[in-house]
Amino acid sequence: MKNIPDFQKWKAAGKPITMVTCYDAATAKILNATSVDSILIGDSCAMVVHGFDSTVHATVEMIAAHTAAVRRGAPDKVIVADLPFLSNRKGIDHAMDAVDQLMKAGANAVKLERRKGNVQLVEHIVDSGVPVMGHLGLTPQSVNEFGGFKMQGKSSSAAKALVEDARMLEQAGCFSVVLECIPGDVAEEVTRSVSIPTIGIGCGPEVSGQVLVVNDLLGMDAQFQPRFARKYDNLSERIASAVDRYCADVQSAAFPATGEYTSRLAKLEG
Ligand SMILES: Nc1nc(=O)c2c([nH]1)NC[C@@H]1CN(c3ccc(C(=O)N[C@@H](CCC(=O)O)C(=O)O)cc3)CN21
Ligand SMILES: CC(C)C(=O)C(=O)O
Ligand SMILES: [Mg+2]
Repeated sequence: MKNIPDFQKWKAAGKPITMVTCYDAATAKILNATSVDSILIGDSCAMVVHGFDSTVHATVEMIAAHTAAVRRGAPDKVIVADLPFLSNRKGIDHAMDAVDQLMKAGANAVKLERRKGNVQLVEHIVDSGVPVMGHLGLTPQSVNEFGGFKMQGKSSSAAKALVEDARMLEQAGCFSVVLECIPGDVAEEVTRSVSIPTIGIGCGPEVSGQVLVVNDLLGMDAQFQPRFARKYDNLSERIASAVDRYCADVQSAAFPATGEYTSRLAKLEG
């Protein structure tokens, strides 16, 4: 079984680290049999699974329930769970309670967004034996401050701040950091500035690994697709087609057929 210290080994070996999000046991069961290194129970589940328009609506209970489901489906994968909006901003006791719930649900590590004011908390979580992943750049929990899901780190001062933030997170004990939607050259500079692996989303190839929302890579949403996500399938179309074929078969009485049900008579004769 892969584990958190493997992240450093993969980086040292020059092996790009692969991570996808997952929210449910059925998908987790499929992922458990793939080569993916790690699974993230992202607070994106508030949007992707629960239909909210931002991740502000995620709660600790929500992430913990999805983490428990994913752990039941994927017993062999390294699981990271997102600390949701404000759960790490209401004092250390409240934050540690959230960490406790996510770890007891089956996570191997927690991820938290931004650095400002978080360094001591990161140190405390790490000193408590819980690995922490940082998250810099487009941190979706700050969508109201950003005014939308907009690329970050474009100015040279913002790029400099990202390098400093990444160094601070490394110093505080983070085992890895997610870089989301920042320019590729900035992601490269951040990656060169720290010894912990960087996991990129929407910031190019010069990072230590990649993460994508599993629904995006499967093409589960016909309407919404972030520009940076590659569709490896078109599941929204394939699922709609399968359900329409099922409905047509029911209408034409082609389903159910012999063998798809049991009659009492057949049982007695058999
Ligand atoms: N399905 C899904 N995939 C994700 O990657 C994702 C979520 N949901 N929810 C939480 C956050 C939000 N994310 C997003 C959402 C939209 C854009 C987006 O459309 N960005 C535009 C505008 C860029 C700009 O204005 O600078 C883009 O073209 O990338 C980016 C990241 C990433 N995360
Ligand atoms: C996109 C990844 C990094 C994330 O934080 C999430 O899915 O919530
Ligand atoms: Mg998240």
